[in-house]
Amino acid sequence: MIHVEGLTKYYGERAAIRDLAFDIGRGEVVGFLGLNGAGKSTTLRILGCVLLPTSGRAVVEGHDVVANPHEVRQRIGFLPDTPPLYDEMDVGRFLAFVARLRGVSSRQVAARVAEAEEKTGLREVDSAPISSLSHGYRQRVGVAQALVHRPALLLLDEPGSGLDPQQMVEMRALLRGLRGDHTVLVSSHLLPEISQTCDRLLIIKDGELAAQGTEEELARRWGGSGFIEVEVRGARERAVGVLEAWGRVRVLAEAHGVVTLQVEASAERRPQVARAVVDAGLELLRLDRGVEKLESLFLRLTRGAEEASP
Ligand SMILES: Nc1ncnc2c1ncn2[C@@H]1O[C@H](COP(=O)(O)OP(=O)(O)OP(=O)(O)O)[C@@H](O)[C@H]1O
Repeated sequence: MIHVEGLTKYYGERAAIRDLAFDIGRGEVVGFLGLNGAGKSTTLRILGCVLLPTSGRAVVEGHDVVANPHEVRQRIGFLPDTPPLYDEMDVGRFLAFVARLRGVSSRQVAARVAEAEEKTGLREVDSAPISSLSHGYRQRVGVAQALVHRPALLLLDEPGSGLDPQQMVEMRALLRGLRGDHTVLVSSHLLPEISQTCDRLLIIKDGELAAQGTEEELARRWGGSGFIEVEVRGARERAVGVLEAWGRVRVLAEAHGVVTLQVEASAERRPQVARAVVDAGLELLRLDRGVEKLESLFLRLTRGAEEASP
């Protein structure tokens, strides 16, 4: 669906993105994650044919964004970082206007607008002026204008930007609802927004791809070896004392007499740690390789290890 290779964009002397390469298959919902200024918007704008790359290639369904932008535009829906909304128009009228602009035949416009409003939860505000909407609803209109012509590919630049927690929950549900009908590339600097909605993550740092894979793959590849999780019955202090011989210890949970601890030690050490726990007379319920939480993994991949210690 998307093929990107060697994609580079310079603003003057400065490279906003450098040598990006990735593929996205049809139907995938992919999260594009990076801190502010990492290069997400630049990449999405190139895929959305509103910005030319300095070098490299980006291909959408076989069409090159530089050589065939017209073909590409027919297949994509784009929500830029600032949604292009006309404040003085009603929601329904605005979506109808966008649908016509994108080549939907007049016969089909009403049905497409209804469909887009249904998907984005805008039914009840169909005749409200856009200027009267809350930020959460405005973001939804931004998503609706991107999908009203039923594009195969949706490029969404920070649809969760500025949303409060409740609006964020609703936006996540909206994004989940797009699965099946569209291939989606959605950017964010907010990990929870992405980790719960996407099949796969592309992590960008300083304009370069730092990592890609499913949440599980990333955790295994980048963070799987540094922790051991231990569950024992009772005796919290004694458990901490025993584990401290192997590394820094954190108590993760304590409930119904069961203590869950995490020790910063290589997973290779599991047999020795298990023996030490049992030898200390503790009742060992579970011991396994701890998987680093995506949050700290993300910080490590985007900022560097020293800033992301728990
Ligand atoms: N028009 C421009 N002229 C000069 N530099 C730019 C321009 N647009 C972006 N940049 C720079 O390019 C880099 C990447 O910006 P980009 O907007 O792609 O990042 P981003 O990951 O989308 O971040 P944000 O979430 O803040 O938009 C940043 O250092 C930014 O300052």
